Amino acid sequence: MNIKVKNLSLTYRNHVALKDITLELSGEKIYGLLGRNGAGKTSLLSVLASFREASSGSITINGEEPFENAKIMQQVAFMYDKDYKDESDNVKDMLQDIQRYRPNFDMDYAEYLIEKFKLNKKKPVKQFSKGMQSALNVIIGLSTRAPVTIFDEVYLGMDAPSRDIFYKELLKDQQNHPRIMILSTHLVSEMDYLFDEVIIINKGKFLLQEEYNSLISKGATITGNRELVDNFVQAKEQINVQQLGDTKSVMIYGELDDHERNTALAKGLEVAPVSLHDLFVHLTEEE
Ligand SMILES: Nc1ncnc2c1ncn2[C@@H]1O[C@H](COP(=O)(O)OP(=O)(O)OP(=O)(O)O)[C@@H](O)[C@H]1O
Repeated sequence: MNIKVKNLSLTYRNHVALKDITLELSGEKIYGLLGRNGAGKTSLLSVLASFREASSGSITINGEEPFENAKIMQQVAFMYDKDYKDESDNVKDMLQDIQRYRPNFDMDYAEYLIEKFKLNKKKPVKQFSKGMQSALNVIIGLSTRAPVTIFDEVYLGMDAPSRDIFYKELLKDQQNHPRIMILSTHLVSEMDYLFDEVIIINKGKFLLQEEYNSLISKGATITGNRELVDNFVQAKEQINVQQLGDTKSVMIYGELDDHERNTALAKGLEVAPVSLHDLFVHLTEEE
């Protein structure tokens, strides 16, 4: 399975939401899609899922254009913060409907997840709380087992224990049934360990796509005696500085080579990794 996006742009009336985006998702991995509010995440995902047609550029899923292509659309599950206020079916009836047009749907697994999230099977879905509706979206998204599964901020309203169940089940199911999984989120520090690759878009433009491990190795936090730290970081790009008495901690952006790392350690400085959260904030902050 692969997704190729080439020079994709999307304009709503006169507002340009996506500008010339080119990227490729190949391989059954979990991709974290990050971007600030209004960056264009939902716009990009809705084009991928054929909910919208691109204004220009192209997108192919396994070599085929997905828009109005029933065969491809069946392979893509797009879960978002959907409003179920008019849904008078209960969970079971709803899932049975979905199963009819989703070839890989696993009802036993859906039942297992319903138990995990403790959803009432008899209640009409419109009476579910916000968090329960989000759990339902997670259940549909995971049990559909679509080769391309997209979760667009689907955790909204879910409490911390429920989000934890979501992350654990997602990792387990991805291991057993690998697929292209795209997670768009603002909860960067909570979800970063899930990502194999990270894609960042900023103001409608592509900013980067990189493996998670390689991306976080692009920064480091240097901590120790103030003067020694200042000397060490003087030629580096500094993301964040904290100081307490004579101890200073500076987050830098830019890979450290082995020599630099050993020099820092030999001076008694501590070298620690940076978080995706910090890199994300730095890479997308306003100038
Ligand atoms: N239906 C629409 N009509 C006009 N403009 C829209 C529409 N939907 C989105 N936009 C605009 O397109 C831009 C991108 O919006 P989008 O929802 O894709 O961003 P996002 O990254 O998902 O944001 P958030 O993190 O806040 O959910 C924003 O400036 C938004 O105002």
